Amino acid sequence: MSSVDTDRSAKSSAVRENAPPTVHLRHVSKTFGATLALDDVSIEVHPGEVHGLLGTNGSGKSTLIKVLAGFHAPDAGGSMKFNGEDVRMPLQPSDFRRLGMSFVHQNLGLVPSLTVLENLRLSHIALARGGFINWPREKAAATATLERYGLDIPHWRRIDELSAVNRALVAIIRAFEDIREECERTGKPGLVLLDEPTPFLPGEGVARLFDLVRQIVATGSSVIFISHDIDEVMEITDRVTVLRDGKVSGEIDTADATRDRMVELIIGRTLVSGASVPADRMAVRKPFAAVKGLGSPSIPPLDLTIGKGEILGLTGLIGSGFDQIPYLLFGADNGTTGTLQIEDAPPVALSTRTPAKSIESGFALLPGDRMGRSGVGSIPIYENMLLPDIDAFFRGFVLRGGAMRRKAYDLGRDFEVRPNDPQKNLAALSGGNAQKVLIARWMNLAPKLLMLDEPTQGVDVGTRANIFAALKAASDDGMSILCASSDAEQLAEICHRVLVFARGRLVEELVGADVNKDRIASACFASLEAVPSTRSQNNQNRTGVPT
Ligand SMILES: Nc1ncnc2c1ncn2[C@@H]1O[C@H](COP(=O)(O)OP(=O)(O)OP(=O)(O)O)[C@@H](O)[C@H]1O
Repeated sequence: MSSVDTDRSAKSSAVRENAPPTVHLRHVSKTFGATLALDDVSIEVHPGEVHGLLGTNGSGKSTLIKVLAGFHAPDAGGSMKFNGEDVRMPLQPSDFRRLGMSFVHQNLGLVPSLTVLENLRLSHIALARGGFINWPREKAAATATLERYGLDIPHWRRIDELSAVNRALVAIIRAFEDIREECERTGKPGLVLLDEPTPFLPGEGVARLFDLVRQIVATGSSVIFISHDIDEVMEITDRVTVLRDGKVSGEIDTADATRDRMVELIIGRTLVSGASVPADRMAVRKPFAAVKGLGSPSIPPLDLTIGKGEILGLTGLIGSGFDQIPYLLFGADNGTTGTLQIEDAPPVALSTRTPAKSIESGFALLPGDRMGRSGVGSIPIYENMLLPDIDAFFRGFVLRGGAMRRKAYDLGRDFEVRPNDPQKNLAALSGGNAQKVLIARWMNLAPKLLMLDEPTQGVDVGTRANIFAALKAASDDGMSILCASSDAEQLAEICHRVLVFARGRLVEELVGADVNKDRIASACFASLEAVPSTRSQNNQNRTGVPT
């Protein structure tokens, strides 16, 4: 055990002996129709502890957070104590500040069109007496808050002008500031809940965010941290509670756990790596698609070739433009320049491409924004899965609903959709399960070119391995795959080749042994040096790269 681990264990047991848990939920259940989302769950979080809440997709994590947030009333029989005091559930909005409890949800809950100052001081500004806002005082308070946490972000910047990392940092310090005064007044610890705050953040951003979390727990308050990233959980948490199918499947001190043990608690089995690193990284492939001069207002002209059966990764820091490439190639965005040549067919102008033409030529796109651009929450899972293939289910003019549901059930089983009930609406699934449905949709079509934007974001470790295995099998069968992702580990595991972007430009191509996690991550950071900011040249940021 490392000295850090020993410190963690000592810290956990010391706080446990001396004070009641910050929050103690007992025997909480929550039913939605026939679904028992939480089944007799008990969890305690101690002062000064970062407590991980883990589990597969659909295991009940979000439902538990929504019960804590007063959004769902639990079924009868459960109880909650906060710093030893009985609290009635569901909690009311006025309870949170009094108790010292605040939340950072996945969408961060910031108002993009307002400044950092306005977001940090929102509750004070909204409650200003007689509508009179004392701006000098608010400005001083916001500046002091930013200084207290060592954040070098101008208070006058609008949230939508900030980088993803800085937005996440502002959301977290706002959550902690919301309870800090009350905690100082009562001398009791508070609780901040962070629901998957780290997807899409580059490694350096995650490190800054973790520094902030450590600052918060150093005051004696507690943090609940939800994440599917086991490495992050191992790094930042003191203890974890694992949910499986709505029940607590385990509780463990992080210092006593190995990565494999955590995975086993989460998925209920050891993880068989689907996934030997592609052995054929150096194979010479016949080109499937050749793109020349692909460009848009924020992407300077780019040439790239995708081989037949190749898994090509696209990456870079957030704002570097890599994630726009699949949409430009699919014809989903206007104003695209350049040409596309598919196999031996003559090149076509990309300005004439539309999503319908792309689908006709065997392309498929899984957007990152699942519900917005991809799935329809208000229709059943089987329709979401099979809509692009609907013609196959007509006999004459009759649509064979039974056959569709059976096919959707088989796909749901293969991709571990839980619950595997094709008649449920997509919106009734947890976020990760909705993602599985949409991946199954496009894999079922067996496109010639599958384009993915962050395909496993929010997906649990077990399913992630299954998706990787399915992608590799499809590429062995000749499917070309373009995977845009800021997850270096994912790219290293599945890609034959990785292209790194900075400020809209392609700056590095990683091949062979260079396709590994460390090399990809360091190439992303080095890439910024390779392309100086247009702002430093022209005093103007034309690439849209946020600061
Ligand atoms: N409002 C709802 N109506 C019906 N069923 C729901 C509702 N909310 C959640 N469920 C069901 O409850 C179960 C737990 O879902 P929950 O969203 O809590 O899972 P999760 O662990 O947060 O998953 P993920 O990691 O994918 O976000 C799932 O089976 C889900 O389909």
